[in-house]
Amino acid sequence: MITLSQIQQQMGSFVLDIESLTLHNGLTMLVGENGAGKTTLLELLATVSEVQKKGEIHYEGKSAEGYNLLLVRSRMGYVPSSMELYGSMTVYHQLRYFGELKGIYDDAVIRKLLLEFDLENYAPVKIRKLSSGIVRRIHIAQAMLTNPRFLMLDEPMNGLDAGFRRRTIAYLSHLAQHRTVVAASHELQEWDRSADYVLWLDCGRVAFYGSAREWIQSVPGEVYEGEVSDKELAHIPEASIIARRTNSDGHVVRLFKSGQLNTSFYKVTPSIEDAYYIRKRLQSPRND
Ligand SMILES: Nc1ncnc2c1ncn2[C@@H]1O[C@H](COP(=O)(O)OP(=O)(O)OP(=O)(O)O)[C@@H](O)[C@H]1O
Repeated sequence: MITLSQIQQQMGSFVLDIESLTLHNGLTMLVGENGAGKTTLLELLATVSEVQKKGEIHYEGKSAEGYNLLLVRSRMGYVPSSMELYGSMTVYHQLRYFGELKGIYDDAVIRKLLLEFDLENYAPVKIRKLSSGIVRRIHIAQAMLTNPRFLMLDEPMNGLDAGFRRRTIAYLSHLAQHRTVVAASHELQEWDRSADYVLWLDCGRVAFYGSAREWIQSVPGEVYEGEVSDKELAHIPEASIIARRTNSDGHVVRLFKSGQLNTSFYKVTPSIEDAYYIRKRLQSPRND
């Protein structure tokens, strides 16, 4: 559990403004549009940047000040949106090197991570020869070296292929049973059924924090899906369409509405992404 109070983090003209927030153990999806403050928050939580003014962050009751800062950092895993690795090192040596910087000298830890992140075959390969997806796996693996109690991830899925994305989400979801895990992502669909909590940052403020179930249930209106012709599609207000794809028979449309629909639409369970989309639409002037 991590608690934040009186955070007023100024970055140029931007301010991350959080009066009070308690992040529970579990997997929290951090959502918000570009520039909403997700990275600013993750860097603060990961102790990469210092808390400004009179703001405070407590990690399981302990503030990250003085000697405690070392303690918090030893229990913190951080995956930034990008990070430099050493091109001339092999995957094994890179992880070993990161481990040694963090005081981990046990080879079994490195071997376990190579296994967990499907990197064994790459262990003797130099970093400069790797694809961006494999490099991303190393970014995530290095954050796990200390078996951290707190894990902050900034767009962890960037560059990962579909199979490994699924596997990583399952891995994080499992880890989060006894840890505070916060992951920022713009790809909301794939976290459905794995996220325990949703934290929505809007222009530097917390617009929502609660369970994923609450996030979905508290959305006004319902979500429907159905197949329509070109003509029918033309009569559906653009602002209510969440997603559409065209097939040989017409268009499969996903939309939100507060009342019954006349056509052959059927009600579906909203996803985390639907709920985000609806909230954004309801606060946008385009919703008329
Ligand atoms: N070092 C800095 N100096 C000045 N402004 C900054 C600095 N770092 C961040 N900002 C500003 O703070 C705001 C929030 O940025 P942040 O990177 O936290 O957003 P984000 O939600 O992570 O965005 P994205 O989804 O694009 O990654 C932006 O307006 C950004 O320009």
